[in-house]
Amino acid sequence: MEKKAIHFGGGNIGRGFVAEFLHAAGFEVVFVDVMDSIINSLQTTKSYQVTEVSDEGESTKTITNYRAINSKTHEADVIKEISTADVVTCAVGPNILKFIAPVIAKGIDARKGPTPLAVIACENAIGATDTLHGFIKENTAQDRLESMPDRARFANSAIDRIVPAQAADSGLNVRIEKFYEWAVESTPFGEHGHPDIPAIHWVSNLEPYIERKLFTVNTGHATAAYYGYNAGKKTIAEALHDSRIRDIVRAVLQETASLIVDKHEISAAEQQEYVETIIARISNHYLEDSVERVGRAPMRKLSRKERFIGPAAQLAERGGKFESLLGSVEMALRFQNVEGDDESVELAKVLKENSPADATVQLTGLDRDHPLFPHVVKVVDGVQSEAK
Ligand SMILES: NC(=O)C1=CN([C@@H]2O[C@H](COP(=O)(O)OP(=O)(O)OC[C@H]3O[C@@H](n4cnc5c(N)ncnc54)[C@H](O)[C@@H]3O)[C@@H](O)[C@H]2O)C=CC1
Ligand SMILES: O=P(O)(O)OC[C@H]1O[C@](O)(CO)[C@@H](O)[C@@H]1O
Repeated sequence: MEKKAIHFGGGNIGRGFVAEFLHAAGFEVVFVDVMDSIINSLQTTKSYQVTEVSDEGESTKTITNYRAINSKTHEADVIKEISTADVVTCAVGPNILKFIAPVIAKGIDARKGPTPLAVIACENAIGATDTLHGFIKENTAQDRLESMPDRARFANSAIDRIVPAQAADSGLNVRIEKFYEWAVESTPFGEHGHPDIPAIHWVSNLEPYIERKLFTVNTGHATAAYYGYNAGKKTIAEALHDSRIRDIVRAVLQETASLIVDKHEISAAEQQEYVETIIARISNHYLEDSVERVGRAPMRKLSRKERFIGPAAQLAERGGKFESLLGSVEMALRFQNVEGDDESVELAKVLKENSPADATVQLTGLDRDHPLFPHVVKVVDGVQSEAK
């Protein structure tokens, strides 16, 4: 019986990362999305290309053996597919997980086979699969919760690959960086064993991987984006070719490195090598990655467990240095009213309508007695004063 994976989110990461590696592992991929244009294209196009880009040049792979279902109009079909699938993955955005949970819950509830479904959320967020699992439990009958592990197991993941916004005439094809990392927890599968997906690095403890990735790759990437945006740069590469911004990115990643080295068994030398790799990756001209894409959704990126407040709060609790991270927060606070970015409009509203302390609580989720709180209030106050 052919292995089948249901993937929610036929976007850049869905088509260009997750589906590429599920296809390579011999899975039939069933895309689920709510965007008619993507579903229609996937249903009428029997293959698409993934072009991997690096300093060594380009290589192209052809993806086939996939189908697509619009979960807005064909929910029953999605439920049926999940009830007989081996794997469910998603790359929809952390704030969308609550919307895909109900249909996944119904699909899991309808399963009868001996092997539980493997559920792996592929999002830029710590514990994204746990978050999805929570929403799925909320959409499951009380008397079915205890037996749910017989029908599904949930594994957190850390995915890292840069997929910029694609050129308008790309169709389904995706231009993506060659580098990738995909670490997934192996422990939740227990006696059943994890699915056979060669691209995945299976680990028993994911925390070091996801914190290192989020607080190095995403923190550095978003710092470059926000400083670049405020300096009028168009792309991340352009921002990093400005030595002032590059030095700032390095200073921020020195702060997060001190936390990562202190917290996880990662040596300072190993972390420095990882930092150099990231700076080289995001300086890559080939990707044409815009500052607006990488800075998108500033409210999410300023939130409590995310790429700035997450490490800065831990550093403040440990008596560590976090001044450079505060600079990134300041630049993110200035990412207001950006065309097409609803959260940047909401950010401007929160800053306009609240006191510095109330805005800080709303935006960062910090407790008022947290050691980082007064430092962020000062930054928020400074940004608010500029607008007056
Ligand atoms: N683009 C990148 O370089 C990377 C992105 N990520 C993460 O992957 C996730 C997706 O990112 P992208 O692919 O860049 O975004 P994207 O916007 O290209 O794709 C998201 C897809 O989810 C779909 N979607 C929205 N609501 C849905 C729903 N209710 N049901 C099914 N599908 C729905 C959208 O229609 C879209 O096709 C995000 O969490 C992002 O942080 C992680 C690593 C790298
Ligand atoms: O996808 P998010 O969480 O908006 O973050 C933006 C960018 O961060 C990265 O995951 C890595 O920095 C990008 O590839 C991603 O698109």
